[in-house]
Amino acid sequence: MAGYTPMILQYLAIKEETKDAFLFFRLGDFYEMFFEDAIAASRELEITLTGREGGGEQKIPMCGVPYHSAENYIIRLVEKGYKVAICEQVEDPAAAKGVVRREIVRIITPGTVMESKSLEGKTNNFIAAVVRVGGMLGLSACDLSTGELYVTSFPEQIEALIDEINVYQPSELVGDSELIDKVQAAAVWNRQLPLTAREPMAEEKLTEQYGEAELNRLSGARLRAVSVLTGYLDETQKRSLGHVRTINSYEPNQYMILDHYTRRNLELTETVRDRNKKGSLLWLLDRTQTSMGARLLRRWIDKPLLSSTTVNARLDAVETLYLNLILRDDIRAELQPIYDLERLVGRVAFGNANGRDLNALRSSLRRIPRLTALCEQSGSVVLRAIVEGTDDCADLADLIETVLVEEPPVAIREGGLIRAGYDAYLDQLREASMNGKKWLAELERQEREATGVKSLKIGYNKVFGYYLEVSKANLSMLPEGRYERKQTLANAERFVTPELKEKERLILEAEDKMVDLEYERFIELRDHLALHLHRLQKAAAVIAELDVYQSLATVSAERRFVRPQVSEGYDLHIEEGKHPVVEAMMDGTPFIANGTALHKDEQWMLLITGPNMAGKSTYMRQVALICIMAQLGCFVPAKSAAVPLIDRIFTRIGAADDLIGGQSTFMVEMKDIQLMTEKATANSLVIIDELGRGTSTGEGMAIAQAVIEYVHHHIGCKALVSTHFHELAHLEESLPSLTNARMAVEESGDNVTFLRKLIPGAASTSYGIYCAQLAGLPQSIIGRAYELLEETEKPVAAKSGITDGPAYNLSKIQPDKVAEARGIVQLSIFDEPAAAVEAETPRRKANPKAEQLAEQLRKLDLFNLTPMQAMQWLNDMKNKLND
Ligand SMILES: Nc1ncnc2c1ncn2[C@@H]1O[C@H](COP(=O)(O)OP(=O)(O)OP(=O)(O)O)[C@@H](O)[C@H]1O
Repeated sequence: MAGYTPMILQYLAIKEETKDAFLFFRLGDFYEMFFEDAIAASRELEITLTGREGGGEQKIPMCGVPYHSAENYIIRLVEKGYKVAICEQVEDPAAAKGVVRREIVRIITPGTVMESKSLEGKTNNFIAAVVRVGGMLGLSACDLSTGELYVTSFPEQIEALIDEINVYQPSELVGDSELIDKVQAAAVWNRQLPLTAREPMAEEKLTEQYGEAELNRLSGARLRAVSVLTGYLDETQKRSLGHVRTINSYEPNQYMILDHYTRRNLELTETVRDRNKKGSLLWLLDRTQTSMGARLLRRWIDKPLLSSTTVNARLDAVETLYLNLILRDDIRAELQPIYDLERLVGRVAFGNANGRDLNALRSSLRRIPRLTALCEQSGSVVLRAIVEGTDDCADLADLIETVLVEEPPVAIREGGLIRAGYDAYLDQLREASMNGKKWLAELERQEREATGVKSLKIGYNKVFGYYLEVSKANLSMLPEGRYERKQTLANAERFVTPELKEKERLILEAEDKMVDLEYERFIELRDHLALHLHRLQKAAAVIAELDVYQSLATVSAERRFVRPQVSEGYDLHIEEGKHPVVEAMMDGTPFIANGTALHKDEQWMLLITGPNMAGKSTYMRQVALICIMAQLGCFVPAKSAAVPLIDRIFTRIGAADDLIGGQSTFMVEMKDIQLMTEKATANSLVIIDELGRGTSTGEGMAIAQAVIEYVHHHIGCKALVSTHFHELAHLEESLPSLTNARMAVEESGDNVTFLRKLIPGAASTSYGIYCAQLAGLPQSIIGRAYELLEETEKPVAAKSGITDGPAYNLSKIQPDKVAEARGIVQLSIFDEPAAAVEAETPRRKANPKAEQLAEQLRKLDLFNLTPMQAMQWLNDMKNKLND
């Protein structure tokens, strides 16, 4: 340290306070960075790295950005997952003795950024805190830009915590250091997530933020979670957060539980393949007009309800708007011009709202009376209840209108904000400045006349103030001694007169005062609004709710969804159900509807066999989506639907899930199944696609059977299981509540047509080789595979008594079954004899090499192979055969 200049010593002392952030150190018109910060920032921001003498033996690495364009650089760093501490000069350099005093005024972090472009969108930006108290885990999440704050807690289990964290998809995590480490080790984030260990904040300060009443409702882990989070916000923002006052505390079991994989597999808010909103349930349902509405809709999708009363209340509201097209259109039209009130309120609270923001607030508030009137006059009890007692904040809108001009500038320190007539003194100053300008115009006219120089003009610049300018060519026309020379340019001379200087002083003084006064009045207005944040937030919440109802109603009406009967019972009955998103994404081809009937006293487990690509996954997902849609309060894609409250959905669909996490597909599958066996209740819905496929056929089938039996005997929940092991069809015999079903196909010649229809009974083949053929594998392989399959399947078919004829005889599905396939099939009225298969059949051992090849071919996951990998595989196989 020895030898550094006082300023560098000051820098180092401040840097100690915030080691994990880039320190933007204000030096005059620049923010400078030094040492490692400078090296890293120059790399990340692609700015020049220089050096500065700082008293040490070597030059200190340094780089900087101009303060007026710093925001872009800060945001770039924050969006990359870094923190940035802003250090300002906090005393007037002229008055300072020694080094100017500097302090960190704010730390901008990914979870607390208020200025990012990403906040202009319709999604939340959450920061979350995780804590542990006794055997309980607490989680709180806050979106600083909107002021939302949630908190919950549950018995210690790291997976449950990670699932809940994933609901918020936070961009930053703080909390108890040990727990953070555990979360980090157990979770796979698909983005950089800065983690910071933090202690709770002082009780006194916490009470100051929320008030005693709000805090008294919390205890243990929840209180600590809120405290840790608020402490971090306080420490980084260093200002009062007037818009974060309401704590939404909830029980996890108020909502359907959806683990991370289930959310992903069902593509609730983004697609699995490219993480796009398009193609997700959110994309389909989002016809919201406002950003608040869009965020609320997403929350509803993330958290389907578990109370039939609340679900039905939501459905009532949706139904009203569903049935009343004119009302719906009127409401949509009123909502459309409403700005993001929550974020505007956030900016008011934060002290960075400008004139345009306040006008946006005003014009949005002006819509409320008409919106409430529409609901009140609708004759609907539900809609009336939603808007009952809504405060339209007219006084605030009026005030903004009185104070601000119609089109204020972006800047708030350069005047031009305040309406004439609002402040008498301001009006006087304006008058003075106007008069001054008129006087200048008059002076210009007089001087032109007196001198005869027509091009003489009065101008202004910051250094010399007002001046008279005469071009070089006309200088000779000026009478001697008339003006005082001030500045010489290439083609002209500039002059002043004592009179002009006197007037200039008056004009500039008036302008300075005007700008200051306008700023003062603006801040007064903003501070006044800041006293009413809670009212504004309540109004925003009503708008958001109405917006979600109209969105759900609009989609439901356009897509002809029906109102589900939601009840506390067990039975699930869907007539002509569809997958809403697959249907919406299809171009022209009709989506084939399929029914579902899972009844407590009949059958509630479905074992679905059928070829690849036949539509098994789509069908199973559609059942889950219909349940989720019903429980969030939306109409559903079906002819009719009676949906019980599902407490949790488990899905195990598709492979290649956790490749980043380094776990094998099979291991992930088994872990999911383990979680299901532990957590599923009779009211859950279990969906397992291709159970047991990641291991050897024998073991896979054995595990599949054992899992199915376990769900049947010990859990008793509704379950849809698809499998390639058509040999498992015999389970129907021994498990009274399990029924076989299959996806119908029509064969003609060499072609197989998928009818996408779920029909009773078990399939006799997976058509895996047919799919391989479709994928373009050489005919020699295909032919050989059929041959091998026939050899291995013969004994199975003979023993199993499968009714569809021998495997791969590609026998036609009987005409009556196809007819049935095209009609509505009620699974509860299945009358087909079940296909029975005895336990594992011994394989013929005639040609072990061929059998091995057939086995590998069977396991080959064509849909997850690149053409190059397929070529490689073929080559390997050929070599093996030639060996
Ligand atoms: N009911 C339906 N009506 C129309 N098209 C459908 C239907 N169900 C599925 N499809 C279409 O078939 C494609 C394949 O469906 P899906 O992925 O569900 O098949 P699968 O039987 O699960 O196949 P695999 O076993 O290979 O995963 C879907 O992408 C969709 O385009």
